[in-house]
Amino acid sequence: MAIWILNARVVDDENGELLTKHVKVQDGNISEWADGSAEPDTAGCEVIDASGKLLSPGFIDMHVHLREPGFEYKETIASGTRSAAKGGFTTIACMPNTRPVTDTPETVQYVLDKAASEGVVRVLPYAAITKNELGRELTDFAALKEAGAVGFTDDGVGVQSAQMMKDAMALAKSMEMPVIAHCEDNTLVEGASVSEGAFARKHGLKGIPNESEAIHVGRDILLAEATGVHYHVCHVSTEQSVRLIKLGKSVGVNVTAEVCPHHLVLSDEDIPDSMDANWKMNPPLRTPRDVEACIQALEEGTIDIIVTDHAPHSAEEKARGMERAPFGIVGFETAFPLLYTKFVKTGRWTLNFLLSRMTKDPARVFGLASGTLKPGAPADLVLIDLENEREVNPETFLSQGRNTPFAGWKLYGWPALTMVSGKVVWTEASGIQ
Ligand SMILES: NC(=O)N[C@@H](CC(=O)O)C(=O)O
Ligand SMILES: [Zn+2]
Ligand SMILES: [Zn+2]
Repeated sequence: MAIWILNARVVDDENGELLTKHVKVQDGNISEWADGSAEPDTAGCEVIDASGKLLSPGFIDMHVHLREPGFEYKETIASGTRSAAKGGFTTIACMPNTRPVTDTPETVQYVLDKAASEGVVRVLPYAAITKNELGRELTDFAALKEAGAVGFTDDGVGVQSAQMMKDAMALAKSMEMPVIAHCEDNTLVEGASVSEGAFARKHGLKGIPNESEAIHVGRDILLAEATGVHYHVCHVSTEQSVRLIKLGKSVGVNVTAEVCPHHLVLSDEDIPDSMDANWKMNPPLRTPRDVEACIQALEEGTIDIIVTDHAPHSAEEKARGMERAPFGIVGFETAFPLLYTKFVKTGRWTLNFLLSRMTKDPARVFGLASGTLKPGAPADLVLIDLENEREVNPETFLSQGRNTPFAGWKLYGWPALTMVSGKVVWTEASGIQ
């Protein structure tokens, strides 16, 4: 049955104004738009009243951890995609640092099959660059692409050997696939859990220096120039990385980059003295100067897109303290409210800017058909309540992970309904459909 979504608020592409519109969804796609003043014929159609709600293309998150197979105690494809839907995400690309590592066509197929049978949003699997992410031997790129992998990455660890990375890039280029890099030089970070900065000094902790990230960014941009591959930098967190990406872009290297909400709203100076490991993630929270550099890089287009790096861990793991707990925080269910409240409500960004960086920009960078609500596009969309303030309560997360530093934050911009391919998958009123 066709669906009419009536009286939605949409951002005008040209001047950024909010307009009232009706939109028809048919056969899983956007079929027709009507002005708010019109009265569309809804006979025989299902009707969704979107009065007062913002309508956006569903968010696209090109960096997430769903933990399945192997770490189902942290998250599953079922729980992770439900959490994504609640956060307004309709397409998510999952990292291969599972157990086994997603380094064979069989494991890619396993993820795709699970996503089809138990997932509620679109799942795009990445495959590993090296077998078991050990950095020693390349995986079978052709077979992994054939199985449905959308890119190659050893996220969780940096590829330490420049020759290995160059070989990976040359091979990926030959099949027009992107290489997505977690940038980290192990020799500079051993045993460190937080950034080099005020917090590390105060607590006498070894710090992770900015160069550990930026050295890989610089190296890889040179290798991307030599090989011509599409090279995408994961979770940029330093001023130095920003500088190098800007330089790479300026000389025509095919480099793109992503940044996470936590690296835009938190610095190491915000970490509580309690040493709560919900503030521990990789890359770590950096200095306020790095935070500002990342914000400006996103604003000027040096950084292309926003991703969550949703990285759930169990409560027991996160209770081990700052030095022993694993790196990572969950992200789906706070991403949009955080950025809307901190950057749009404060007047620094337009709503259009934020939505673009979470929808049409990731679609452009990774060549996806979604990220737009033009007629003919998949009906992947989210309705958002911009009016009501609510507190972040990890107990209500659909993710199995509760590891967030944002508990208790009062935010605006909460999703109310998420639709994937014309099907309502989650609503604020009734939960998962
Ligand atoms: N970001 C993190 O802090 N952790 C990620 C790994 C990663 O993204 O590098 C994880 O898998 O837990
Ligand atoms: Zn990473
Ligand atoms: Zn990650």
